[in-house]
Amino acid sequence: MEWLYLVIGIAVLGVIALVGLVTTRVRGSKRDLPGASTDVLAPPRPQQTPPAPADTTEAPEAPVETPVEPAAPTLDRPEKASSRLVRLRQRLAGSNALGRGLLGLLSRDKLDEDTWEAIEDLLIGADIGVGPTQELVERLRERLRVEGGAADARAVLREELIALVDPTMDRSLQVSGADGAPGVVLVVGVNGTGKTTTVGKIARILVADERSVLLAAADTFRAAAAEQLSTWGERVGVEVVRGPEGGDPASVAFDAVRTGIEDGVDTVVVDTAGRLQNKQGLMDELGKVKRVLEKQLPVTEVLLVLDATTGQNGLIQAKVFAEVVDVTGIVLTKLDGSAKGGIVVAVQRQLGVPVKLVGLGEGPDDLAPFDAAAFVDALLS
Ligand SMILES: Nc1nc2c(ncn2[C@@H]2O[C@H](COP(=O)(O)OP(=O)(O)OP(=O)(O)O)[C@@H](O)[C@H]2O)c(=O)[nH]1
Repeated sequence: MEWLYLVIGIAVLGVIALVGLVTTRVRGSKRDLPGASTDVLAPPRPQQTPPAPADTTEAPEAPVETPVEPAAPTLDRPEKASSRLVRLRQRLAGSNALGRGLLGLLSRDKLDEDTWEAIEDLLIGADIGVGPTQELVERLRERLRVEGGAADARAVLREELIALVDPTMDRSLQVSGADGAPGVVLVVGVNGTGKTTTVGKIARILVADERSVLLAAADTFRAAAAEQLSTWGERVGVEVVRGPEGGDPASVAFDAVRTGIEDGVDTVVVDTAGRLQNKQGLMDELGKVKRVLEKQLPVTEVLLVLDATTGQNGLIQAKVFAEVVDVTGIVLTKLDGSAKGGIVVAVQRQLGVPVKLVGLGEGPDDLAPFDAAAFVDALLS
C-alpha cells in the first residue's frame, strides 16, 4: 500500500511541475512581442525623439515687450523768425518792379526833367505817398548832382530808400510783461485784412522762439474765427480761450488773461473783431476790450493789421483805429500780392509807428519781422 501512495504523490508533483512550466513559457512569449499592448484602442505612442545635444551657444534673448504709449499729437515746428524775410524776399516780386524801374531811370545818361517826373510817377504809383516821394526825389537829385559821374546810382538809391523806410525805428515786438507777468498783445484791424491768420502766425513766431503762448478768440462776431484760431493753436500746441458765439469779446479777453496769469504763460495774444457797423461801435468795443484787459495787466503791444493791397483805403482804416487804441506797431499783410511796397513808408508816416511784421503769403510761416535794409535790398534785387 505504501508504494501506491508514493506513486500518486510523485504523479501529482509531476503534473504541478508541468503546469508551472507551460504558464511561464506563455507569459515569456507575450512579453517578447513587438508593440504588445494591453489596450489596442490606445493611440500609438508618439515617437520619442532623442534629446538634443546640449547647445553650447547662448540662446538669443526673447525680445522685451515695451508697453505701447499712445501716439502724441505731432506738432509743427515753426520756422525761426530771423530767417524768414530772406526766404520770402522773392515774394516781393511785384514790388521789385519798382526797384528795377527806378534803377533803369536813374541809370540813364541824362537825368532830365522828364526822367525825374517818371521817377516821381513810379514812386507815387507804388503808394509811397506824395510827401515822401518829393523828399526822396529831392535827395536823389541833390546827391547825384553833387557826386556827379562818380556816383553809383544804385548805391545812392539804396541808401536813400533805407533812410526813407527809417532803420532807426524800434521794430521789436513787446511780448513780455513786467516782473515775469505775461505780455499782452492786442491785434486789431478790419475784417478780411488777415487778422486771425496773423494772430495764428504770431503764435508760431513766439513758439519758434520757445515762448509759451495763449490765444484769445475775442472775435465773437464771426463764429468761424474762433474755429480758425483753434486750428492754428492746435498745430503748435497752443491753447485757445473761446467764448460763446456773439458773446462779449471783452469777457473772452479777460478770461484769457486770467488763464494766462494762472498758467504762467509768456504771452497772451488777443484776436478781435473788425466787422462793425460804424466807427462808434468799433470805438466802444475795442475801447472796452482794452480797458478790461488792463484791469489785470498792461497791454504791451497793440498791432494794427493792414492789407497792403488796399492802398489809400488802408491808410484811412489806420487813422480810425489809431483814434480808438494806441497802435504801437503795424502788420502789413498780403505784401506778396502787391506791387505797392511803398505803403510801408506811407503808413509809418501817417501813424508815426513802425511796420513790425509783413505778411508775404498764405503759408503758416509766411509772416516775417520787418527790416528796412532787407526790404530795400529785396526791392532792388
Ligand atoms: N497772400 C496772402 N494772403 C494772406 C496773408 N495774410 C492773410 N492772408 C489771407 O487773407 C484771408 C483773410 O484772412 P483772415 O485771417 O480770415 O482775415 P480776418 O481779418 O481775420 O477776418 P475776420 O476774422 O473776418 O475779421 C485768408 O485767406 C488768409 O489766408 C498774406 O500775407 N498774404
